[in-house]
Amino acid sequence: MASLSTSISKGLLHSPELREYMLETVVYPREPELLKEIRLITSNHPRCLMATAPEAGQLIALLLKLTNAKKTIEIGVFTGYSLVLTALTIPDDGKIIAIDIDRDAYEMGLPIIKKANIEHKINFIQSSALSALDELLNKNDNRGSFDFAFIDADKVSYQKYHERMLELVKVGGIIVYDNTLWFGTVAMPEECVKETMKPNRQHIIEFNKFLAADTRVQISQVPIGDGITICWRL
Ligand SMILES: C[S@@+](CC[C@H](N)C(=O)[O-])C[C@H]1O[C@@H](n2cnc3c(N)ncnc32)[C@H](O)[C@@H]1O
Ligand SMILES: O=c1cc(-c2ccc(O)cc2)oc2c(O)c(O)ccc12
Repeated sequence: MASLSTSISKGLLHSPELREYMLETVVYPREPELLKEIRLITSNHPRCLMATAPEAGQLIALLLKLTNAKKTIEIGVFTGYSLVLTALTIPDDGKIIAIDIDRDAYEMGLPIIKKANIEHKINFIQSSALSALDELLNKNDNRGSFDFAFIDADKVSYQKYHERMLELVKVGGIIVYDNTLWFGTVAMPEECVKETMKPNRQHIIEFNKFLAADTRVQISQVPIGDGITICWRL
């Protein structure tokens, strides 16, 4: 049997063929051309694996539509797959605050944002997420004002982001966390996990336990992409 630690790829389904089936049958036929272009541009980035999985993106778009989300926030933009997906999905007068420390990656996707005519919806903040969130919280108008949040940055800070999101997202709003199954390693014996994966595996294990006990949100963990956890703010 191949070592568990070497079988690292996007998608947690029990075979790559099953994921391919899902992508080819349901996801890619409905994926906007501009998102395909973002994927193409991102494939030239050495860390292209970080982009949100298209099948998780499709679920996020559905949640945005179901909740009529208008004011949204994203932590972890990279080249903009989830950002463009959100901007294409919310209404023309919707807004996204998009936070990332890395402006270069954001600028790789910027031509697509301009081409899609969605730049007016986006407020990109180049900053460490915690300080940007604390600044937002200093302004009372921001509290309880967001319909939707997507968190996809440093896994070590997820609990800190969660506390701030609970202040920023309205009751009835949605917070989605990416990578909550961390390539399936959360369920592997530690000795089978590649050393480089261990720190984030540990952060995610702790975060999952914390969320499971958090009565301020109703949750569901969905084994799509790298695992996403959907929280409904109670
Ligand atoms: C997994 S990628 C985001 C992928 C993106 N959602 C997409 O669809 O392509 C994580 C991003 O988080 C950013 N990041 C990591 N730590 C951060 C921090 N403390 N504050 C802000 N951004 C951070 C990285 O620069 C990186 O671009
Ligand atoms: O391989 C990764 C790494 C990250 C990551 C690591 C450290 C940070 O400070 C931020 C992000 O995130 C990933 C991710 O979100 C993903 O979907 C796949 C792979 C990775």
